[in-house]
Amino acid sequence: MTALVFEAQGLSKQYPSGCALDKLSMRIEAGDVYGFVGENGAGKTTLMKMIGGLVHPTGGKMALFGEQGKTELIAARRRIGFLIERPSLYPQMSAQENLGFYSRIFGIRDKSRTAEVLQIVGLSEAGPKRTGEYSLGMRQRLGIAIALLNRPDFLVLDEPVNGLDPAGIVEIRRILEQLAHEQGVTILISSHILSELQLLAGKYGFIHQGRLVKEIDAAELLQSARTMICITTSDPATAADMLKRELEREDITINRKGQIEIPRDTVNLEQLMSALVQLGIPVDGFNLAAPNLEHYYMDLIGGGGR
Ligand SMILES: Nc1ncnc2c1ncn2[C@@H]1O[C@H](COP(=O)(O)OP(=O)(O)OP(=O)(O)O)[C@@H](O)[C@H]1O
Repeated sequence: MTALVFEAQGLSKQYPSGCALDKLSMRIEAGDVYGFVGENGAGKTTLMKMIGGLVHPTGGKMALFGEQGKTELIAARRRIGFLIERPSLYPQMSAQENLGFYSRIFGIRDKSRTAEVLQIVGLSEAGPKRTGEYSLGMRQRLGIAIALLNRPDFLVLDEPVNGLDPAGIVEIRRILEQLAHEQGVTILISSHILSELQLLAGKYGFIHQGRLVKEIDAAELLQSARTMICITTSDPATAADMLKRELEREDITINRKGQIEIPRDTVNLEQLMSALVQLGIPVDGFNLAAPNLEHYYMDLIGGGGR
């Protein structure tokens, strides 16, 4: 049986202004890279802060590494590394000095650990540089380095790639892949960049209004999400409206690339082709998009507009 790193049973957090977590139950097993998906305000950060002991539940139970008692939870948290929101850094201090500061807070005496974590996140050369001069991507990598100081078995990362450029996103992914695959670190990660999350995580939990509404793994995602037909045309908005009327269907949408999208499994290809010809819609390109996390999520929460 695989060991459980985290287990929540009916966890709730009620604020005077509303409910942030509503009887949420979930499990994370050792070795999982667990992607946490949900719209703004769904409750992801609240749960992560609860794991860190920064927010106290108003209901339910949780266990870390199988431990539930108050004292045991405090001890279990020493096995966890956190990057929740942005790392708190002293801008006038170098990365090495910031890490030295956190090492003292965490009670880490091993001085060589600073150089090790800088190396893991690819900041060895920039270690002596003041962090005020760091790019956002470098600050996030340093945030991960801080989270790694205590050699955690479990990493909790709240939107670590938020706001990063594509190169910065890839760098973080490589670091996390290495930690997960080579060192067996269990990871809970939230992100709104679902295409990126799909590349990293093997399991996904979908949270909506404080409840875990669905959990799937990567294989289930591929089986259950739809393959889409993508049509490139000069005026997709008008063309999509015409197609909707002609084919009498509402599930014709426009994706981020500005292509018209239609679910492959429910459309009659012959009918679609003749509609395109009849309506005089110029087709500049035609391709299939593999099932992806974004489609799955939009289907799950009943959203259109992808
Ligand atoms: N300290 C607080 N006091 C009152 N309400 C709060 C507090 N912290 C969070 N909330 C509320 O709890 C709900 C869940 O917030 P949370 O930050 O956990 O969501 P999230 O899924 O992390 O969202 P995002 O993707 O925007 O970070 C929101 O409605 C939020 O306004």
